[in-house]
Amino acid sequence: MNTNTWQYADQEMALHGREVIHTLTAAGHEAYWVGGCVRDELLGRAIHDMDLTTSAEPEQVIALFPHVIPTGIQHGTVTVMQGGHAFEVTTFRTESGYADHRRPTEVAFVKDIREDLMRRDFTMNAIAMAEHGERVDPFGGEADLRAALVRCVGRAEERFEEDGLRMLRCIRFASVFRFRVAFNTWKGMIRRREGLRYIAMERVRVELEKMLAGPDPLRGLEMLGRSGLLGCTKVPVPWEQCEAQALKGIVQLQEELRWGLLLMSCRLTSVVADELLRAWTFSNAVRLRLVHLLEWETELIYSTSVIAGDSVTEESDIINDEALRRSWIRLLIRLGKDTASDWLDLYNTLPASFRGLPPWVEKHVAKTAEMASLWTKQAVVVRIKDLNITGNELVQAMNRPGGPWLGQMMEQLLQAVACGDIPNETETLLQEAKRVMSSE
Ligand SMILES: Nc1ccn([C@@H]2O[C@H](COP(=O)(O)OP(=O)(O)OP(=O)(O)O)[C@@H](O)[C@H]2O)c(=O)n1
Repeated sequence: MNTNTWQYADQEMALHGREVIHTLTAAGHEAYWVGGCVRDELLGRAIHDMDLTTSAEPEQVIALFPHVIPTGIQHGTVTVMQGGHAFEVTTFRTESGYADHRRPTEVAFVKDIREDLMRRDFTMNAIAMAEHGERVDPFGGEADLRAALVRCVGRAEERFEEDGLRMLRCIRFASVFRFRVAFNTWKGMIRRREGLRYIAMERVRVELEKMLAGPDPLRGLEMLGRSGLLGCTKVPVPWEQCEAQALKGIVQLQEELRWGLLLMSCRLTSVVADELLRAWTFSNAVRLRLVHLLEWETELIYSTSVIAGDSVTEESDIINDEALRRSWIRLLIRLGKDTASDWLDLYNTLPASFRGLPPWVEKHVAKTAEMASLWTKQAVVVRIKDLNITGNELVQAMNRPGGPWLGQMMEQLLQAVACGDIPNETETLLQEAKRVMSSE
């Protein structure tokens, strides 16, 4: 790497980062790029942000730049805004007194970059790079990158004791980069794994998300299982129950759906999954997306079994297709087309052997896959707001004040349109409403 070779970073960001380093060094301080950005450049991975470290103390940094945000001044970190980019600039520091396994109670500024690098988690994250590309790499980080090895700086047990999250970072890096974990690092992790109990579930989830989103999540899952780390999280992550064969196609799935596959392969009900997703601090949007997916799966199998079971004896081929189609449409109305298409994506990755359903149910579930595929492409009306009639129009036409009847009527009309019994036309919808009313 030479001066102009931030090959994997946004060039403008790299240029402004260099300006910040230059300003600091011109004022007589030392300054380097450090951590993830240097590691990712050496690995040839895209870089999204650049952290800097300097011998200058926060007040000195503030004095040198017009736009500085004091983001974490007591820990030596300020954010320098340069050319529209934000750079976290942290004073060389040591940390001590990790009484809670996650945060240092004492931070001391130091003058030697090596001392700063010594407090960092892994050798590959403890490489600093100066303005013209010269590297400070006292722990052999580059050699470990070449050897595809995650190795702690110094004694692994100490690094993991300081911050329990580092154990998940270790597995995440090994999984995402397809690296091995150095023997002593692995041993230290096993010894310190109970420390994970102190880590907030939100931080744990973020690490698991990064791991799952990577190119080889099964590798990470295998390591999580083997290390026993999953048994040590604050909130249970019951992935040991996963049926491994169900996960084979996981990389084909979009990131959030990978969580859905995990939940499904653990055979969790939507109610239990809902509780877990809340405790794992997922946003409501993601949680509902996944819960709907599981509900879809359960309801689909349930309604198929019931209808198939009502109309046929086991293993018979005759089934009431129309009753099934109607029950699936009800499901589509309740859970939405997005759920149908999510479920379809997931279903397509599952090996038939996973499901363990009687073949006569399996066959009909497979048929819903075809249907779901059609529904997601066609303009099937499944939302009340897509009906060609409004509540107001109904109230006027019926000459009746609004009330619970109105919602029920709209639902009924939607069901009829979605099933293809009547067209979605205002006049027909009004007639149908009148017919229903008079027959009540
Ligand atoms: N628990 C942690 C977290 C971070 N670091 C150090 O702080 C740097 C920056 O951390 P962060 O931005 O959280 O992660 P990155 O290593 O940059 O990697 P990623 O962005 O992929 O999470 C790391 O490289 C590492 O040197 C550490 O020692 N211990």
